[in-house]
Amino acid sequence: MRLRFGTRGSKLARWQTDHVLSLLPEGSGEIEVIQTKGDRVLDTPLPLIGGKGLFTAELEAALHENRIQCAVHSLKDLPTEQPTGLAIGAILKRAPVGDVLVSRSGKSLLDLPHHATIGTSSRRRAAQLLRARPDLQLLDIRGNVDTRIQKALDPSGPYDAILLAHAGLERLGYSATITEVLPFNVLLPAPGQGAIAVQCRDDAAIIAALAPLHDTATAQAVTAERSFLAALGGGCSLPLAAYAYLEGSTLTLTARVLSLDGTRCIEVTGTASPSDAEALGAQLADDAKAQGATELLG
Ligand SMILES: NCc1[nH]cc(CCC(=O)O)c1CC(=O)O
Repeated sequence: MRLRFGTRGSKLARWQTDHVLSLLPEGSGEIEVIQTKGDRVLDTPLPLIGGKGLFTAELEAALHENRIQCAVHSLKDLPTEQPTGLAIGAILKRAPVGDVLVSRSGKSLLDLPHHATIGTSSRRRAAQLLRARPDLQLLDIRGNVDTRIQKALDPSGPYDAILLAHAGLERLGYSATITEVLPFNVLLPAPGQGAIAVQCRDDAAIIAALAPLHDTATAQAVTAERSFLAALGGGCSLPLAAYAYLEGSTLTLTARVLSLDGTRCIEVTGTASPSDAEALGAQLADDAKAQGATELLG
């Protein structure tokens, strides 16, 4: 079966789509670049543009119309609910999952000067950073990975350091710019971070063609993370983090919900059989709600 794969036009999206095709038999797919609203509106802080699916709506329209059969996404940008007629056909084995600091002075998070300025538009990253270093000044930063790295290393720019996903930097060859890989006790990743997902038309033949791409352990981990997110309202603009991993036959999930200023942090953790990934996420969301998570996210 020959499949048409839709992708956003950013370098990272293109890399991820090329990677997906490289894992399939020669000649089984072709690529179509489709621009999304998230790519067009470049100057507004992401949380203010709002709306789920900022980076996915145009691709989903093309899937519904059968102009493409598959769309490659960063899983963390995909809403937790799939529209009728579409499915997540495959989830690839995860790359590095965490976040990294890129600082122009080369100083690590704890060595940055008092009141240093940090570029991030992610409430999850900002809240956890302030929890570790309440003195830091957070500034918005937009643009794709290349633009952000350029801004971060600009000696006359406003940022002493920025935060980015480890996976994106590694994929685009920017590993050498990483100052520090932040540990999960400081910065827990977004649900699904580091995982590439292939969304497709909900068609058994298409899903079967994508089977060689699928990594079960990654899928079980991200199912728990996204189940936690879904139970707390979904959306990628919440100050919420979740990370799960499989060790032997035990799935462990840790999740956090924070106040925007990082002064309050609810952390929950639990284990389950991987076949109960979804229930584990839901259970921990209940635990977090019992500690006031709904009010924090209010
Ligand atoms: N929100 C943008 C986005 N979506 C996925 C990645 C990185 C790759 C990944 O997490 O799989 C990034 C960039 C970033 O957060 O630094």
